[in-house]
Amino acid sequence: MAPFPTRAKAKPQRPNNKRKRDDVDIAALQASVAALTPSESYTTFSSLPLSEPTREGLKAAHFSTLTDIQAKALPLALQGRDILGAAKTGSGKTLAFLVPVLENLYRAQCIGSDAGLGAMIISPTRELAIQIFEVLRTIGRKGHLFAAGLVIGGKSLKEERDALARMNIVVCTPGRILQHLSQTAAFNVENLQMLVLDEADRILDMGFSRDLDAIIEYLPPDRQTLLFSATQTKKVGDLARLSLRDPEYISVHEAAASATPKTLIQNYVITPLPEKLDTLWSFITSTKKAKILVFLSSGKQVRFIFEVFRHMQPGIPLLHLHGRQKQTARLDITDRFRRAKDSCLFATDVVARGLDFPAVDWVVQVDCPEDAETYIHRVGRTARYEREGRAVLFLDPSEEEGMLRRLEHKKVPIERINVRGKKQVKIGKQVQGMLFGDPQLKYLGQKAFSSYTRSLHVQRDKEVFDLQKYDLEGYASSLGLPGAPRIKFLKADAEEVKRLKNAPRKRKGEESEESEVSAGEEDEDGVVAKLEKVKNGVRTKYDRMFERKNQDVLAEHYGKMVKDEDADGVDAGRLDGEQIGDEDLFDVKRRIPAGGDTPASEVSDEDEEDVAVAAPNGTSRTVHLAGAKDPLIIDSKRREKLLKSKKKLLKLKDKGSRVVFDDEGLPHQVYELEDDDAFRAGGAAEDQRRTFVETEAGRVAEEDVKDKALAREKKREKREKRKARERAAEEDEEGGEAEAGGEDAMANFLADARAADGSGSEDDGEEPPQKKAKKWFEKDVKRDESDGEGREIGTFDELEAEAARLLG
Ligand SMILES: Nc1ncnc2c1ncn2[C@@H]1O[C@H](COP(=O)(O)OP(=O)(O)OP(=O)(O)O)[C@@H](O)[C@H]1O
Repeated sequence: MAPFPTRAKAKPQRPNNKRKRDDVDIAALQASVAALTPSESYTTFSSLPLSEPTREGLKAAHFSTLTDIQAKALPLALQGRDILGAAKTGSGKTLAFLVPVLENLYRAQCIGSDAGLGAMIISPTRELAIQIFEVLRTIGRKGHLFAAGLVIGGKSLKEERDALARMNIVVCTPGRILQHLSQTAAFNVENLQMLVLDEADRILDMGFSRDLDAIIEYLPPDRQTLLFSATQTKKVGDLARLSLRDPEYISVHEAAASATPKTLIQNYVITPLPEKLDTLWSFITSTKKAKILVFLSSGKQVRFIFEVFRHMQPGIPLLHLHGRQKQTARLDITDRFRRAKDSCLFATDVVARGLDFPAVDWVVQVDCPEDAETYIHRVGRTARYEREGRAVLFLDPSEEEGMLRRLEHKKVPIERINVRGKKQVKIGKQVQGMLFGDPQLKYLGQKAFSSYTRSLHVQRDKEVFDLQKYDLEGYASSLGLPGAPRIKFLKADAEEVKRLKNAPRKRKGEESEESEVSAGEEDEDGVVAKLEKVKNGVRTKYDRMFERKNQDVLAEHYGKMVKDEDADGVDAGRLDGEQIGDEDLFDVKRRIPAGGDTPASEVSDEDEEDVAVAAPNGTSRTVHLAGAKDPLIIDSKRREKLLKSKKKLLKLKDKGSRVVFDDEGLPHQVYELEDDDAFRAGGAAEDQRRTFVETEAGRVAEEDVKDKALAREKKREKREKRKARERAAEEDEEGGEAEAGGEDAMANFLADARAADGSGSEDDGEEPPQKKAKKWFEKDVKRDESDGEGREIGTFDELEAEAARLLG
């Protein structure tokens, strides 16, 4: 078996005696790794040829015995083989790829900013990437000198770009790393030796496939690739896409009776859709002293159920998490749930994969997962690494047969249980009351309904999810809604909407008594709220409530809620969007031409941009904005508001066009149309087009060569400067080696990188100030004096700050 291919790398300059000692160690390690026999059963980390820093790191983290997947995968991965690794959830796959990453890069001495990026670890979610980074940090902190970092977005591109240029190991999400690969000129992946995909099947599937294919294009084909997942497959197409070299398929649990951990008890309950909320509430209130993770299919449901249950005070702390929250909020929540003893987290599938929450007692799947793989990953959040756990799946009667067949096929042992009649609490009336008093909650309920219905509609597996078989009216009523909001994609509803849209609109006062009042509202989910029928002209309080739209004056708690979401950068904007939709669909718009109520001439030129014109109810007016192509018609409150925002008004303005001046100072468009005769004199149109394209292409190619040469030159200058600094630092350190100690003297690259950073930009050419050497994974000497063994990173915020501090 081929040993890990070491490549000639520019090593950082270090004192001679230290370098010799390392070279001897590395040669010995290399020989021991080559001598490994993967068929042998290794049981402990100490039985493997690992470097001293990794051994120390594993020991400090109390990892000594190998799990099955680690025992099988490590010898092969250390020898540089490509691997497809499959093992149950919570079985220790993370170390099965992180240890080889550290070791293989260590033996190849891919250390320091000159060495470039040696390993790229891709995870499908930010949370998982952070977790992997944290484990890497834990086992790498005892003496490894790699520069490692997280590239998951949430920071400015520039910040990440600067750090990336110095990294040896990056843990990243597909979208963000692709952005850097395509936009960051200094991001050099030529020396990449290892590519790791955690939750590989997810990254390889439809959602990420384009990003992944594009990423692969940038990476050198001569590399080691490790793929891990609890639901790994060996699809031939994937192997070809990733150019795997004679990959080893390691599936430690293939022969096992079940695909899920033995310590996990799994049950399902048949809960018709309209009873789901009751069952969930009954479950939570009767299981208070526990850590519960509840899966729902959309962020809107998560928000709604969280809000409703929060008000009903179930006696257990509630948390909620979905993909549209701001990154800091998401990290804070995962961290809180991680630390919590008794807590209930409502979440979407954003936490379904890979996350290692300690001691989760229950995983409750309120909404049926889209497939058996998702089921396996969701339940895998409990019963991790030999601990016990329980999982319960709620199934609508229509889902039962199909889903059970799929689970059986994937070797998931699951048994039916029934909800005790006595324990089942009905909360429908209470929820209805809450919605009645709080239009914003009602609005959230409508959104929850529509997003759930939509999620059913888009399910691929129609045998399990047949939209026609669900009792949607009953479900709406269980959410406290007086009827099912209309859904655009449901055929009958779509026709009704079309009819209403096309119907001539009547002014309010002219509405006939038997007509339907168009209280519909369309949102971005394509939902048209139920059209309330007003029979015999009698309008009840109930009718009025449901005609009410989302008022500006928010209920106190919802004001806060919206603010939260606003901070999350999500839903306040969408709320606006809703209102736009409402108006667009059903409100009668009367446009009064210029010269109407407030003639455009009444607004002076200077004032135009800043005037906010209060449009009297039911009328509209027109304002001419300086530089805008079209007059602005103010026919709604939203348009009125627009006038107050200079930024928004900019959008309406004509962008202007670029002109060039001829010798006589006359302006011309950059590409001006020739007159007819001149054009014809130039020959056939196609020939002219071809000549034009060829000339321009030639020009662009020439410029491109120049740009590239310039970029290379800059890079070379930068490298030379850095080397000069390193030499200077080395000389300093050699002088003071007696006090500094050999190991400390090695690590000067990161300090240099930081110093370079401090100079502001790569191109400003100024010599940055020299700083004392600092190492990534290593203890900070100063901190250690006060903190003892090393600073404990408590929260994700601290972790991020730590990473930023070390790399930034
Ligand atoms: N050799 C080991 N000894 C003791 N504990 C271990 C060992 N390896 C991993 N663990 C622990 O087992 C737990 C699960 O590990 P890990 O998160 O790597 O599982 P996984 O297989 O990646 O799970 P998933 O499929 O859900 O992503 C972690 O808490 C980890 O600390």
